[in-house]
Amino acid sequence: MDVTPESNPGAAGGGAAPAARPAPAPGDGPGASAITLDHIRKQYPDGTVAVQDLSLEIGAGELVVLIGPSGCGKSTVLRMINRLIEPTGGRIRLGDEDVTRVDPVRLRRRIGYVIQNVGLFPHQTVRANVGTVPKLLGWPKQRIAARADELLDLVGLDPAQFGRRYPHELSGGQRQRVGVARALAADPVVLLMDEPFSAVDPIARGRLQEEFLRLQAEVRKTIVLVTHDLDEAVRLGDRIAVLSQGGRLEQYDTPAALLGAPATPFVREFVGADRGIRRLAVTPIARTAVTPLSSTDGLPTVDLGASAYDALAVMLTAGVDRAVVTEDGRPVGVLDRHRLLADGDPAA
Ligand SMILES: Nc1ncnc2c1ncn2[C@@H]1O[C@H](COP(=O)(O)OP(=O)(O)OP(=O)(O)O)[C@@H](O)[C@H]1O
Repeated sequence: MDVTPESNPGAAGGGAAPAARPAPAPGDGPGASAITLDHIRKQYPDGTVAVQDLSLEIGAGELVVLIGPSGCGKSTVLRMINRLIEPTGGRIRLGDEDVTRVDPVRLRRRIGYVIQNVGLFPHQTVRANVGTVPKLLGWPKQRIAARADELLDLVGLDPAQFGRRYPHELSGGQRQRVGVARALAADPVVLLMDEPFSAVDPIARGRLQEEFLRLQAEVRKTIVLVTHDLDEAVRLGDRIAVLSQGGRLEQYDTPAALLGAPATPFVREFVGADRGIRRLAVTPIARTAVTPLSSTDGLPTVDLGASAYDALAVMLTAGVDRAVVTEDGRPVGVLDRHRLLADGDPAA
């Protein structure tokens, strides 16, 4: 099965609007490795074929989301990458290294792994939890402590306040951040995340996702993230791989392309009737929809970097059909609701 984006039926470039967030160029991410899944297969000892034959290329520094119905093999795929589950067929490469030839314990120290409910060690402080892998790697104590504090800062937890606490003294969202800090501590080449935000309430979840995007912009790891939540996939993914039973790849695309041009009836049904709305959230304001400034009296403003969804929300809230578009705080033109929708073509 050939699944490179170029050959995939619904791949980006089929007339769909680009994602609001640019995908990283190959080779981005100094400490990141590309991942190649080459015809991987997993048949469990009881005969269940969880993944039949899956091939997928994930670029260095790219955040790829695996999504699909329960039991389609998402977690199995993720765990084959760090060999918590051994594939029964095919090859997995990190950069140009075949992971099946690497000692699995050493492999896992180079791959960060974040799971739902985190799995922090309850009798260790937050600082000790974050320092787990550096300690295993034999780093000197001072370096471990400094790295733990740096990571806590990075995930938005004040080390002075939280470093000495135990996991039960944290909120669910704070525990999740510690889990992310721990996974990043030894500067892994890859980060695997299995439903990392699903155990927290929707508001904390939104905030965690937001901060996670900021973090990823800073560290640029290669990330494979499993989720059930399409909104999360659209929000976080540079590309989304939609899987059906047996780990069959239905489509592998940018969020905007996936929502704009579902490649199969399965994907069309999976992304649902409100895909037009979702797509607006990942569609930037097209410069062609911005006309020269005329009268701007009383119009609301929206930044040129906002999504079409945000622009529409600003207009609907103000009860008007136009908004002034600003760039670096200065007005650069006027956006008309009808042009926005015509150019964004959300229901294409
Ligand atoms: N140890 C095992 N032995 C036998 N079958 C298994 C084993 N682990 C998982 N499976 C089966 O493999 C298939 C894929 O499971 P997997 O956990 O990868 O799916 P998933 O897409 O992550 O599901 P969910 O979204 O519900 O977590 C399922 O049919 C599951 O029952």
